[in-house]
Amino acid sequence: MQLSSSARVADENFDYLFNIILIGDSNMGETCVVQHFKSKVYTEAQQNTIGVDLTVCSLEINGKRVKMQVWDTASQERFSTITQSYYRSAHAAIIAYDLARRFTFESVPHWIHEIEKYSAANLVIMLMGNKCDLWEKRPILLEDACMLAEKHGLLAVVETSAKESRNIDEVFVFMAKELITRNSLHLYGESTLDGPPLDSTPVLTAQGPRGKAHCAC
Ligand SMILES: Nc1nc2c(ncn2[C@@H]2O[C@H](COP(=O)(O)OP(=O)(O)OP(=O)(O)O)[C@@H](O)[C@H]2O)c(=O)[nH]1
Repeated sequence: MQLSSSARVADENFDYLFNIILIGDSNMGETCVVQHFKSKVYTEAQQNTIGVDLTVCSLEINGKRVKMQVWDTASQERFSTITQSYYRSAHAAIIAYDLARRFTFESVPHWIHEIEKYSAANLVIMLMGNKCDLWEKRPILLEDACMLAEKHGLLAVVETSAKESRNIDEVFVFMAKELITRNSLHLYGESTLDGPPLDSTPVLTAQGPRGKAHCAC
């Protein structure tokens, strides 16, 4: 897995475009995570997200240029109409919980339910347990999260810390790789029993001079 700054590419030319929604209770650190992914900085004090914030990041994975549009959604009920409207065009969702606060983990099934209600059927879901720097206080073990993920057929669980720069890039690169793989299976018409293809738009784009190259993936 490589994500050096030299591997970052311009936004304009890309082989894949993925919409990722970031959801979870308030104060999970979602904004810090996205900010760290984009700029490699951690800012302690963040304002509550109002509605939806968009962050665009570009990566290169196995020679393919991937543009990730990360939609950081507000958890407050008063924004639910706005945030739900973004679910439908998402290819993947990252559900965040704070592994030092049990009630945030207990909310995860609620967020899964929301996704099932409003998103495309084949949306890929990952669990992100943020604030793993608070490991001494943690009531939520990785095993608990893995059991929950398995029960609901989620892709994976990743524990992160925006504060200590742990696993942030990995979350997004891992998700991008999974989406590329599923999309490739879909293009070749292979069995999708191990993971449904993406059918929401747009998954593949043919922009830029190298746009055609990805058709062989
Ligand atoms: N210890 C620790 N604190 C963190 C971490 N990430 C974020 N925080 C803190 O958690 C608080 C909330 O962070 P935000 O990024 O605003 O959380 P959010 O989930 O975007 O909040 P909403 O906008 O309300 O949805 C802030 O005080 C951050 O400094 C982390 O990895 N470790």
